[in-house]
Amino acid sequence: MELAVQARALGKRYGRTWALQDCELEVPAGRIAALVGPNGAGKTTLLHLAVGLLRPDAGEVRVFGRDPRSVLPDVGFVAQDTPLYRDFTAAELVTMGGKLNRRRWDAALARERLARLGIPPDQPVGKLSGGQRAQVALALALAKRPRLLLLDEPIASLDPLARREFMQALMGAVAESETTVLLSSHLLADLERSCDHLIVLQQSRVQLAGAVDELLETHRTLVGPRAGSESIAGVAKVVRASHTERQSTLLVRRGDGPIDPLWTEHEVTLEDLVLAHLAEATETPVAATSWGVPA
Ligand SMILES: Nc1ncnc2c1ncn2[C@@H]1O[C@H](COP(=O)(O)OP(=O)(O)OP(=O)(O)O)[C@@H](O)[C@H]1O
Repeated sequence: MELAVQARALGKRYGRTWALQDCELEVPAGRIAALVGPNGAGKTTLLHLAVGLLRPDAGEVRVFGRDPRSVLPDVGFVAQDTPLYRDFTAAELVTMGGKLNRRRWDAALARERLARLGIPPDQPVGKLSGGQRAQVALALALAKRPRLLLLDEPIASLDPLARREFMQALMGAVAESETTVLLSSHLLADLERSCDHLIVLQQSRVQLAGAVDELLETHRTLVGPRAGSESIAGVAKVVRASHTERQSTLLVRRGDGPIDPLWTEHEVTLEDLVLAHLAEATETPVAATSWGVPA
């Protein structure tokens, strides 16, 4: 299995604060991987390490087995605020991209995509809406025909229809050219339809990672009589529990064998899974303690 991104004990700190710590990660080639986690979890830091904009303070990150800076021609990156030269038109940016990426540049792909989305070719991109600018940035990144595409919150500024279109275009790009995508986002429902790999970051650490179908298969929501701390047959771990007076609802990781029939089993959604794992890790909100407020 070829790995597009691999991190081993990867860490990055700003001053004395670790933005990313002990990060162990493997993104197999050909996947659309979602990088999720609360604000400040370390998503942008991880993407910047993978594209060589930052150097690790601990461990290492490899892209297709190599130092990120040595594979830049094969990597497309769209930063969080979609920085584009605002005085240039979209058409000029497509032409400029061709001059900067002489090895491989599919200008026709970018033009066709921007035309289909109704993006005016002759207006400075600074005068386009935030969502339109995000579409221009994606079209330019796809024109590079990258083996790995890193996107930092690409759909945050898009309307629901544009979000769906954007994710479908990504899936198309992956299917056509075997591009691997690693994208950060807070919009879990949009990711569920299109991402096949998940990485959850929380407070600078990887909280959960793996193939989405395996993660969904190995987790269940159980509803049953109010539970104490006793173990349940067929359950390896209770990730999150909530209780009413008579009933408990548990999000669990399955173990070996069937689950105790006393419990009703339900499949989990990606959103259930992520929120349960994030809640599990947030016992003491860091911000509250450092504000001098009781947690
Ligand atoms: N240039 C910097 N200088 C100092 N601290 C930084 C810097 N960039 C990020 N950090 C800190 O590193 C941590 C991780 O930040 P990062 O931007 O990677 O998080 P994120 O998950 O991308 O957040 P968001 O969802 O808000 O974009 C945060 O605590 C942040 O305050």
